[in-house]
Amino acid sequence: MSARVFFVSGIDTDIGKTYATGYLARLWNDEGIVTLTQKPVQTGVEEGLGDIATHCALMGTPLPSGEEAALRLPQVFAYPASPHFAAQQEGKEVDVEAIDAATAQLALRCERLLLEGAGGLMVPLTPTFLQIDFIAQRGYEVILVTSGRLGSINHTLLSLEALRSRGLKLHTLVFNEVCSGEDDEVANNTKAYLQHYLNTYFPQTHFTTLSKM
Ligand SMILES: Nc1ncnc2c1ncn2[C@@H]1O[C@H](COP(=O)(O)OP(=O)(O)OP(=O)(O)O)[C@@H](O)[C@H]1O
Ligand SMILES: C[C@H](N)[C@H](N)CCCCCC(=O)O
Ligand SMILES: [Mg+2]
Repeated sequence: MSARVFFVSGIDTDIGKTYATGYLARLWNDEGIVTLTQKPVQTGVEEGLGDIATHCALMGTPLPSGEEAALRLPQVFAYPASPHFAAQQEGKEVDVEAIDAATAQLALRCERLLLEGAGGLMVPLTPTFLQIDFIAQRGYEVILVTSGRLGSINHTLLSLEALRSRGLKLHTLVFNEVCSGEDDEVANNTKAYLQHYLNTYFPQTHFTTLSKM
């Protein structure tokens, strides 16, 4: 039996995808649903486990080593940039087949698998292949991370339009309170607006608030 795969994306880089991934993995494991995480493409890391290390810290699970580490972090590039450019800096291109092979192996070891993307939905994995198309070709359910910082309404609705245009299912919208800027009035209104928008246009989608961890 192969796991149900979810792709965690966000309205931007640094929006809280890693924390949302670790939170959900911990929650589902505590509910008895065997859950693992993968960071298909990690950029800006020269050694170590990058976001996977943070997932494990939040999940309360040991750091993977050897084969499991390679499966959970199949593509790593040192330059802190979009995957297409970080790979180019090393004279390489992101190996999508290697990602799929690693995901398939991990999916045999759990009931749910959370893939944390790089940056936002429209990030190029290669010069001619966007992350959102990677998701769409595989039919992964999407978990989108947003926040209450000024600008998030626009970025969130643009991301929702992109998902809709590719027929992708939005499983959960995660509202990250930590990346919500200095103005609480704006953050509270943004949260209320997004909840109303979701109820109106994406009634099947869950809405989860992520607090400071
Ligand atoms: N819920 C949270 N609790 C505590 N700290 C948080 C939380 N959300 C975000 N942060 C802080 O904000 C930083 C950025 O969050 P995070 O690393 O999850 O972003 P990201 O979207 O995964 O970025 P990337 O695109 O590089 O993967 C973290 O290093 C952490 O310091
Ligand atoms: C380096 C950073 N932390 C992420 N891993 C990659 C973010 C790519 C963003 C590309 C872009 O939208 O311009
Ligand atoms: Mg991250």
